[in-house]
Amino acid sequence: MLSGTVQSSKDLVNDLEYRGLIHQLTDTENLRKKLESERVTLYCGFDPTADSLHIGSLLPILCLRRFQLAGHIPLALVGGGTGLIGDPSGRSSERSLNTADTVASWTNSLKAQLSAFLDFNLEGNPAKLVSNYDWIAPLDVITFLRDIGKNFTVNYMLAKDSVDSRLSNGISFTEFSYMILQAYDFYKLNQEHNCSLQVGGSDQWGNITAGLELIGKMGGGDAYGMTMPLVTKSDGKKFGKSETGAIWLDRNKTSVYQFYQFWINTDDNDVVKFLKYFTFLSQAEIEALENELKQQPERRVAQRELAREVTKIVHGEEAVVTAEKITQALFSGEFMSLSEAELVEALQDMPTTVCTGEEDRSLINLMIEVGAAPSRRQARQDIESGAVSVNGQKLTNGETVLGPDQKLCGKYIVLRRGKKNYFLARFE
Ligand SMILES: N[C@@H](Cc1ccc(O)cc1)C(=O)O
Repeated sequence: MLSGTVQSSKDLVNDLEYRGLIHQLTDTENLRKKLESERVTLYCGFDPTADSLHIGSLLPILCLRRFQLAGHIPLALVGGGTGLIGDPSGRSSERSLNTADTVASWTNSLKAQLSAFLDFNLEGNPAKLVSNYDWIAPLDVITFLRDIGKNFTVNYMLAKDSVDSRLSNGISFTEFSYMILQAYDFYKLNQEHNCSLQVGGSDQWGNITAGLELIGKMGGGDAYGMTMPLVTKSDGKKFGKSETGAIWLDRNKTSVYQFYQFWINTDDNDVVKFLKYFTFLSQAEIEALENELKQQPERRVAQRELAREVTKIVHGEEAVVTAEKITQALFSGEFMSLSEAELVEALQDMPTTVCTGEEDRSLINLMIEVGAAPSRRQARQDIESGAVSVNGQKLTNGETVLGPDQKLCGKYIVLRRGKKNYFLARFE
């Protein structure tokens, strides 16, 4: 289940450095020594702020797996407790609270998702999955304020970026207290699982170091923190969004085909960086792709490899086959080879017209009905010049009658005008 090459711990930090995955690290030399000489338990937390993770979480998830492949023990934490409070880190305004039921249900969804990325049966270093609801919910206010809160000065808390950047607009006491809960998580995992490293996105530095502070004050074992860089794109746009919104890890929210397309559309200037960040390909393999990109950028071999690898990691081998099949069908206009599920996936972004009524339509009439031509005259002209195809087959006679035989899976007709203008007719 777990793909990627097993690495010795000696190479782990070098590999993370090569990939540019280390943004900040509390004590590189000592952590390096520790990772080389013993099995380390590390953790990363994910708050349930939606019913699915999106690709923004992929970097830390894959990081946990990189450590597991090198022999260490990854602990994935879902913030069933902290998700009820709301992390102010990296946000310019207060979050709205979700109901306890919603957070509980999202916690379960995230647990299921995370469990697909790690190996829980690996001999020697099996992964673990926890929710901080289990120890945060039972905390009483006196213990919280006396035993935990006493270790932080308000001055220290105010100096954190996550709080400081919010002082002008205001921050609730609820979000202000968040760092203490995350700090307590780290302490708790340090005590109970001998966890000595927390990793996270660059916006988590303040929360991670608050944990180190608490562990130090409460007499825990030695501990380290590491953050990963913010993923940026050369065009300056935000990473992880397409025109249709966030790229989710749940295939019911972002289809396998859309997921694959997101990666294949990576800019030449970003693709090598993304190969390093989001795949387990070796340095030699990445260098070969970089070379290929320099020689023949138009072939987009590096992008295809990136799309394949990330789709495989997130959705499995068979998803790569599906995504490539759909890509090919859309490229050639041939939809006959697709199953109904694949067809629905391929067509989902096309402008769709629901056609009612049993009667068959002439090609011209259908073009008008779906908005593929502004007038019958224009429709006829496009058809006669060979610019129109139906389900991938060019038709040059506008009077051709489209009946049941033309309907894919009994209900769809795909019209194409020119190279790229698709129109979908769905018969109901
Ligand atoms: N605060 C983290 C999630 C997290 C929660 C609890 C932790 O102990 C660690 C991390 C985030 O918002 O991304």
